Amino acid sequence: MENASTSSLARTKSDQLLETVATTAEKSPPSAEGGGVLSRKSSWRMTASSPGGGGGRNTYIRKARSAQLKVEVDEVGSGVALSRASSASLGLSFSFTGFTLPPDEIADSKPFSDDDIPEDIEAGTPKPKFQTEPTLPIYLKFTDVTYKVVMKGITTTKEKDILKGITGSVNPGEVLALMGPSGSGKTSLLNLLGGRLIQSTIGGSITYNDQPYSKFLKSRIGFVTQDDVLFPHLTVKETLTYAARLRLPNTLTKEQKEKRALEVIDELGLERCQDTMIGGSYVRGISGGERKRVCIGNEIIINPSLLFLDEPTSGLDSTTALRIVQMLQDIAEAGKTVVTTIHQPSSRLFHKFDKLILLGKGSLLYFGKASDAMDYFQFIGCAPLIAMNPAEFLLDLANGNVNDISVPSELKDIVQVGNAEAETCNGKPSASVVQEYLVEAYDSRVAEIEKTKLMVPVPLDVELKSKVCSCKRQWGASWFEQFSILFSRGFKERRHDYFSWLRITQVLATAVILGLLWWQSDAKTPKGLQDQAGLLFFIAVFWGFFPVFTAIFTFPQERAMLTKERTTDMYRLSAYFVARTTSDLLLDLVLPVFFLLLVYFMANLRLGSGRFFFSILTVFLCIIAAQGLGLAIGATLMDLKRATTLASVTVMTFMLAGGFFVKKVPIFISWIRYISFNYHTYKLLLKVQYEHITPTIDGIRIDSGFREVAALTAMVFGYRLLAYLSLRRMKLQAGN
Ligand SMILES: Nc1ncnc2c1ncn2[C@@H]1O[C@H](COP(=O)(O)OP(=O)(O)OP(=O)(O)O)[C@@H](O)[C@H]1O
Repeated sequence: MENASTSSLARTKSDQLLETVATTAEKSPPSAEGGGVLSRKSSWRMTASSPGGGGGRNTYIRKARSAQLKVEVDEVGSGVALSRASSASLGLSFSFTGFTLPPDEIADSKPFSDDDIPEDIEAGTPKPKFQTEPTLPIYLKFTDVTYKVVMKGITTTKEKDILKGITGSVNPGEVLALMGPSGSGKTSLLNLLGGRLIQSTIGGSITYNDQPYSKFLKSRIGFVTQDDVLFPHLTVKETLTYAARLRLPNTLTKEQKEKRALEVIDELGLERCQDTMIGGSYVRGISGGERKRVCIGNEIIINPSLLFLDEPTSGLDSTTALRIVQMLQDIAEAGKTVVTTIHQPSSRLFHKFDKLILLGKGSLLYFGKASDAMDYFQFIGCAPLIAMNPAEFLLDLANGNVNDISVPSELKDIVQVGNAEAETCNGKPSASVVQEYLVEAYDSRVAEIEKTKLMVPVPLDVELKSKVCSCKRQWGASWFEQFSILFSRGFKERRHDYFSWLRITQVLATAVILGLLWWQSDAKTPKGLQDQAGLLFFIAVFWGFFPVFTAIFTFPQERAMLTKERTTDMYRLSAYFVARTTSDLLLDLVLPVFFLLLVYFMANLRLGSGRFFFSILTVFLCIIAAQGLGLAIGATLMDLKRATTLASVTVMTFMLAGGFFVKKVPIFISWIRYISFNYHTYKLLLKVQYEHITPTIDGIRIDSGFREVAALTAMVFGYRLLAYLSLRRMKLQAGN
């Protein structure tokens, strides 16, 4: 019922007339502010038809609209009307040249001037210029974009519409803001436009210089996500320098790349904190605004043609937010195309945007110049009744909240005729009725005009257009350069971990306790030999258990960073994998040496440099194999809770099958010991210590040891290969 009534109301002949007028006005020269004021008055008048008697609700409204139409037709017939129509259109269509509301009407909507921007408060320097070296200009157009997600329940599967036919465009040099209440679909739309959601449930068309998305665009798109994904222990300068070295084209030298990082630090006013650590939950670091600027710096360092930002101002004070939005304006002025979601901008911020998309529950409520948004809504009969920040007004409308907002007669009528479903307790139309009206109003008055405009081809030559189609990936550095940059970055990021006193104390304290418990043990008696074998088994278990539980954190902890960096083709996965799994190795092998030194001499194990060396080698092999298992579990599950559960079950099984607790194992399960690194390590340690005393210890035969070394070596590589393959198939898309 409601649907039918609001839809029929939304489009009338008078609206068609206004569209025609609006299109005509596109050709008229830009108007002065006065024209805007005039247009605003006319839009008010157009929608302020007083309700009267009449038959059915629809009949009445049609009458009211035709009366209104009559006035317009009469006026259009005269020269005065034509000039008025064009000035009216200057205030209400999407071809307008801008309109400024009188300051007394919207208290918080004073037009923003550059003088209002504080100079670089933190750095105390004038606003730096952004890199203006030419970039490939990208015209982004999207028509009727739809997006659904399939929600799987226990028994049912249903589809949820996230975006319902969104149309818009943004050109180089412009900032497009996506606004709407929480959950309206801003992030989804941004991900879609940024090529981060590629699924079969996406409809409509998104083009970049009239071409579909291609791999080439990965290196031309900068995407600042809502969550700041940064390494907490790197400094600002290190963060940006590594990004420059990995992302800038390999035609530049290392020095040129580092210079570019310094330029970005300068452009973003980060000089003062360039040597400060980024910080995180446990480490104090730079401020929220500085973090945001570092994230933006990470993206603008590549001089992108298209920059997407998800809520770049959330959680920041209004001055810092303004500074960031001003920065986006500067970036756009340098020829880039900027698209940003924004939650609740202050009016000063709002006036910084060139274009605006207002979303409500996944539907398009407005697309056009940000400065024309108020006029459009006034034209369709929704205006603030009290002084209100434009963004607040628009969000209220998008939420369907019309307290302190005048509503058009159509909506008032719905309430007046006593439609209980359409009415809220205070006599205002319900949120769903308001939203339906806004969607219909946009669809009927503006959508088609906008779609027609988007049919016009982008004014670029064929060569520039075809560049976008290229499917060639562009790596910023060779495989070895990527490896060495990632190795050094990993080393710097985790340097504090290596010398963590907690970890050192844990290992050394265990060694001392073992040394005391087995103090000067004697392997010459059978009981002493039995005791020492227990110590060797514990060493095999300890250095199997410890590395597994350290390694399972590796990939799940870096998942966000890996996804972010791989989405932008920053490096090859193989280079990352080798760097990540080797950068910790050297230091991981230092602690066991001290551990074994303490235990060896305190427990009086078999002396001799050869014996000690082979014992250390055996422990090293065990550590690297166990790390492989941890990496494989972490990379396969990518979830710490599940990974620790699986790891504890596996480690326990390997320990039980290690040959110390149980000797006579049923044949059908006895194979399990061959996949246990504890078993092979224990056998090798027994061989190193006792091969000269006895050929069999506690039922375990001492042989050449080649089989054990081969098994451990196979585990070192096998588990790592599994980890690598699991990372390869990890989904990189947002929304998964
Ligand atoms: N993969 C998904 N599965 C299920 N629901 C989803 C998925 N992605 C998005 N949604 C839903 O789609 C709606 C829009 O989400 P989106 O994150 O785009 O909103 P938003 O406007 O950016 O919100 P916010 O301002 O709070 O970040 C939400 O209701 C969200 O729960």
